[in-house]
Amino acid sequence: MDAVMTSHALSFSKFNASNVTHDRSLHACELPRGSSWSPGTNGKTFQNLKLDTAVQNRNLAGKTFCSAEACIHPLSAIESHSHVEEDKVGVLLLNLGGPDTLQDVQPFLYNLFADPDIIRLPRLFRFLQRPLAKLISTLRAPKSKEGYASIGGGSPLRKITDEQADAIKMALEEKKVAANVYVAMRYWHPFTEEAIKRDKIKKLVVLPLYPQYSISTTGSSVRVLQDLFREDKVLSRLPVAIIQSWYRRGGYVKSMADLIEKELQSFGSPEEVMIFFSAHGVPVSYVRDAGDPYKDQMEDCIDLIMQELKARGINNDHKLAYQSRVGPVQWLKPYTDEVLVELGKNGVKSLLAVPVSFVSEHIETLEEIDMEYKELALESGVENWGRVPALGCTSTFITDLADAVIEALPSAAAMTTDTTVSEPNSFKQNPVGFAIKMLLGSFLAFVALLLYPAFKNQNV
Ligand SMILES: C=CC1=C(C)c2cc3[nH]c(cc4nc(cc5[nH]c(cc1n2)c(C)c5CCC(=O)O)C(CCC(=O)O)=C4C)c(C)c3C=C
Ligand SMILES: [Fe+2]
Repeated sequence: MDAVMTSHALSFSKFNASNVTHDRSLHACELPRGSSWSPGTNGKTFQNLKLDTAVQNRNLAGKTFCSAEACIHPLSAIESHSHVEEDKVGVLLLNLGGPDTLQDVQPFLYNLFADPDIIRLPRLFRFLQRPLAKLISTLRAPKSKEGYASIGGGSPLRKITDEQADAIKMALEEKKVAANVYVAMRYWHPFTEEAIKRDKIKKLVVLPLYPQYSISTTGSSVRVLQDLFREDKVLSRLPVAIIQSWYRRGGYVKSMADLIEKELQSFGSPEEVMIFFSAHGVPVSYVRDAGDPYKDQMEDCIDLIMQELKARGINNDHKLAYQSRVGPVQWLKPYTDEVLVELGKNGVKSLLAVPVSFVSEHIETLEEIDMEYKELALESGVENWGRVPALGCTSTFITDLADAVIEALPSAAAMTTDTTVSEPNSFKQNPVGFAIKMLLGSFLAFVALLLYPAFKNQNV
């Protein structure tokens, strides 16, 4: 069962988002490449949205606004080029985004670290968010650039996500569901704001391309959508369903098991291979203090995949570890690099790495796992190394995502403005403790970052 969230659980007012699948490449050009996600750029895009909204508000007053290309209807206020489109559903894919070129790396990092869901400062210290983002992105850019240079000079995420969008659209069509599928990236083009276009759709399903929920991924992207739609009466008319996590779906679990089963066959003695799940980490404080379900969901996910493999007679040992930590705070343990060394020393000879928190190839599979971790494992005594590819456009997986969209449609509903659910175990439950921890943590992180040049060579 997927965790489908409709209006009451998030602080949205109603939703109404859209753009057109075949327009996706056009949207990318709306902001100058290499421009940073500065307040100015942000403001400009948002301004455009507001202008459009003004037009929509006129429609609400009973007028129909027609341009050379499209008519905006009073109720939906979304462009339509034909009546066929009126019955379409919209599917909004949320993803992280990645730099297209090496020049994009620092501004991309700036956008990432300027996200209050990535660096969580107490309200009092929010004014530090942007300077801190500037500092960290500048310090980290050279190391990140090296990584992106080694995988061809940029992130493959955009291309792969566009392909997944096309594949989901086709899979839906095969199931007789006409859909427009849109892509909204959190930290690079096409930004969420760029994905907001006018189009006539009757419902919207929001599908984050993260199997497990984290405050730092799905949570952050959904918050941006929330901000965009909250104050817009017209955009808030469309029923929306948000699929929060979908790692429990049979189709996903089976697709992962298929990949693992296939890859095991490339080893001389498949039954002796350690299946090594490597998930992107998050700081421990997300789970401990902010109630992020990410760790629990990840462990549950691994259990489900291993159960599926067992049902197929595959009884290999397995291990879960967390990769890609950044900065001086403690992240979810065990750490991938430390476990690899330990496994090598303990005599594990064959290892199959399985990236499990993300469904596209990206820098952390292509560079971190395929290069850094492979080298580390081999140095530590592992002799046979393999890696399961990311799911990408694997047909069973895409078909299952299409099913997830269809199953979510009936639960699409109007949004309310209840904001209470997003941060369990947080400020509201223990305001003093929370404030002290956040204050101290952020202060220490900030001081540590400024004082320790060693971070430059480590994980910053
Ligand atoms: C489930 C997936 C992800 C979680 C959780 C996540 C949390 C998280 N990430 C950072 C910092 C960085 N992430 C970076 C790249 C990156 N992160 C994810 C996924 C998750 N991140 C992906 C898919 C990518 C790759 C994008 C691509 O271009 O291919 C980067 C930039 C790369 C680098 O410099 O290493 C940083 C930095 C934090 C701090 C965080 C949780 C708080
Ligand atoms: Fe990340």
